[in-house]
Amino acid sequence: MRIDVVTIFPGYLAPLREALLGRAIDAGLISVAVHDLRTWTHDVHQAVDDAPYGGGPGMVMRPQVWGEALDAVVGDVPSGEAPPRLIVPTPAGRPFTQAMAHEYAAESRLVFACGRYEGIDQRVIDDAATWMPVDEVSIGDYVLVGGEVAVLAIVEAVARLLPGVLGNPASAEQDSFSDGLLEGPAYTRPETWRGRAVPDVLRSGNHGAIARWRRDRALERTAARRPDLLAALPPTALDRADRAL
Ligand SMILES: N#Cc1c(-c2ccc3ccn(Cc4ccc(CN5CCOCC5)cc4)c3c2)n[nH]c1N
Repeated sequence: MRIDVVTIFPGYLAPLREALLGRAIDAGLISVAVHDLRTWTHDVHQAVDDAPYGGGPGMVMRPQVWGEALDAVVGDVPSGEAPPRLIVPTPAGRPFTQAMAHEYAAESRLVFACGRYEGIDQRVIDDAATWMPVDEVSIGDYVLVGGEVAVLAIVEAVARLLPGVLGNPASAEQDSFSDGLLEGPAYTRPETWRGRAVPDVLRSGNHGAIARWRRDRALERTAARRPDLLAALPPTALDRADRAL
């Protein structure tokens, strides 16, 4: 997968080259190019923002600069080749979900536009949508200062799903949300720590009982913390033992 990120703070994306993602890049599973938006300014101040039409707080990012940047970064898409998907983090975006991470993991190329200030002139998104798929997404119901943190989160969520990136592929297959529930508590050695013992069932070697216990803890936790996920489960998702909990 090829990933391009356009930002006025390229250094913010440095963590993409660390740890698991860094190893995936070194292994050639992913290529990441970070581009400084100011490359496509032509004035001495390298201005990327201006006052909002209609008034209001803050500044808006200028369409000319973004238009030239995306034209250059996306480049000419060879005929017959699918254009990349443009992902634009924004507080007003569609909630980013694990299902979307799987969708994006199937793409051969993703381009991320990191806004700052009060966001990017809407015409940039509208123009881009005439020649590539564009998703305006949000990583949560809280307000950040720009799109870079969201890109780090989205890229990590997507990259870990790519074959060969995770050491243990089963980990992604057993993700939280993959069965619609939050995962339950996890434990490792020592057996007792500060007077707290690991639940006996996990040391019993009875795999059926362990699976049941884990499912029960996942159902309890989901009901307590994300009742919306429980309500969204199809009726067939809960078996008789689940309902007896
Ligand atoms: N993903 C994601 C995000 C972001 C995110 C993503 C991208 C950018 C680019 C600029 N910002 C700052 C910003 C702050 C506030 C506002 C709202 N204003 C709109 C106009 O009225 C006043 C209020 C807009 C933009 C961003 C924030 N925040 N939270 C998420 N889950």
